[in-house]
Amino acid sequence: MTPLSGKPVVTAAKMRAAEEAAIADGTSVDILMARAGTEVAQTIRRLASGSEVLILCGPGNNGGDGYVAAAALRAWSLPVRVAALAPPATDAARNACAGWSGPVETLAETKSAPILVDALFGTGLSRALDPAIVAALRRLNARARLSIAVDLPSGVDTDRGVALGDIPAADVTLALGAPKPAHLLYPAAGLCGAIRVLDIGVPASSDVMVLAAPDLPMPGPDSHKYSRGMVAVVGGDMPGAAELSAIAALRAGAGYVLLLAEHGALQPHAIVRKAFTPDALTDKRIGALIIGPGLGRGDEARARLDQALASAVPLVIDGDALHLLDTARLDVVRNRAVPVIMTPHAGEFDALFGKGEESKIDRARAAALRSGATIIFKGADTVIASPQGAVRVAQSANAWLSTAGTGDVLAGAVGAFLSGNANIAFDAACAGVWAHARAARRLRGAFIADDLADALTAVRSRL
Ligand SMILES: NC(=O)C1=CN([C@@H]2O[C@H](COP(=O)(O)OP(=O)(O)OC[C@H]3O[C@@H](n4cnc5c(N)ncnc54)[C@H](OP(=O)(O)O)[C@@H]3O)[C@@H](O)[C@H]2O)[C@@H](O)CC1
Ligand SMILES: Nc1ncnc2c1ncn2[C@@H]1O[C@H](COP(=O)(O)OP(=O)(O)O)[C@@H](O)[C@H]1O
Ligand SMILES: [K+]
Repeated sequence: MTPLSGKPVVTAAKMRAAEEAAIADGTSVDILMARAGTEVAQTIRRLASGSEVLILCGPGNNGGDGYVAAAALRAWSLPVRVAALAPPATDAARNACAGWSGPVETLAETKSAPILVDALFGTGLSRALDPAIVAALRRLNARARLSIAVDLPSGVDTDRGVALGDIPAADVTLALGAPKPAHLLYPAAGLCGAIRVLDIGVPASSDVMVLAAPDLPMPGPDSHKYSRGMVAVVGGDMPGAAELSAIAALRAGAGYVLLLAEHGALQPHAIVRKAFTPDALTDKRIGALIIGPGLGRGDEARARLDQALASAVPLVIDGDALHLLDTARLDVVRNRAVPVIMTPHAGEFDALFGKGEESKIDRARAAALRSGATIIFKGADTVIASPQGAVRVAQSANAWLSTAGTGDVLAGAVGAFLSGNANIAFDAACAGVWAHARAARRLRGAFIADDLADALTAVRSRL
């Protein structure tokens, strides 16, 4: 069992291809299933602590894993029953079923047990679950003390991260070989409970990975405020939002933060304040310019956005500035010689790039390709996509982030990392999302955006 951080995120097709490659290399599907089922059984044994286990087996190889696990638990003299939805339909599942020497009950009639193991469907789910299956799952799930899903909770679409039916949530999901999009993307991720990846000896790779801790540079004897990165924040109608971005940029490690605003608070004194003028954007020391938090949507806001787009400074475009990006301005973004990072939440994303049925990963990747910008598609399952096709998916940090101003803090953190090294905008975006999430996790319970910005200091200093 290993944590998700840094793992490749593998679609159903990629997982099948990895499985086929392993088979072509001489490892039979029966051996793969034996490994998967045995790993599953070992985890169940630890979690069940002697309580009776009921394993629900489907017709495919997910069900096959279930039969192997049942046989292993029985061989260890642990109490285990099996209920099947239908007879096994693949050779490997038939062989696995033959290895189970106990009775096979029916899903409709089986009695509940304290430990429920769902091995009905995994990556092979092809359509919505029959309501009778959902009803049986819900009944058994409600009476179980602990429910464990093998690979995926049955009924979730592996790649899109949606549920095909009103299925119950598992307490633990054992991802076989690699996490799949559904383990990270909501709403499916919310049905997985705690996720553990089990190694089944099938190497999988992907340009989509779970966001991992970045390697953050620390200041040394040669550092000075400008070498640490200078961030400018363009102010506008709502001073508080730009202030939050400016504070977050400082606390995330920028050496110098310039707030280009006509009015606002006086503290912290470490922020340098000046009225906005187009000339201010020509300062060559500015490593990143944040525009959008509290900008407003009037003529002055539009003019400031156009001046920012025309400047030679790397940009973080957030909030109101995203609303002002029409097709012509998106063309300007695409043709810019210096990087742009955009940070839309779902509403802003739909307005900019259109709604879609594809997965959040695919939508973010397509938006990055189309705009030439690094996209941070926010939410509990934030997805970061580069125009070159690299994608990182962040695990949910803390639902208390759903409060006004936390997006302004994210823009500030991203700006700080971009100002330090604008060559790799994607890395800056990843570092910003990671630091923001880590700060939110440190705060644990409820907090406000100001607390979140302050918490970045400890995250940045690796406390
Ligand atoms: N990848 C690896 O390396 C390894 C993978 N392994 C395991 O294999 C799993 C994938 O197995 P899989 O491909 O056989 O698919 P699975 O999820 O069992 O379901 C397919 C069956 O369900 C049926 N069916 C589908 N939807 C349905 C519905 N709504 N309602 C009713 N029926 C429905 C479908 O029938 P059909 O669509 O053809 O009608 C077919 O019979 C994977 O998750 C992992 O656990 C390990 O064993 C070894 C290493
Ligand atoms: N339920 C949630 N769980 C985890 N993170 C969330 C949740 N809701 C929002 N967030 C995060 O909080 C931030 C909110 O940003 P945004 O919607 O732009 O808010 P604002 O514009 O008020 O600052 C984003 O980083 C988003 O990923
Ligand atoms: K399952």
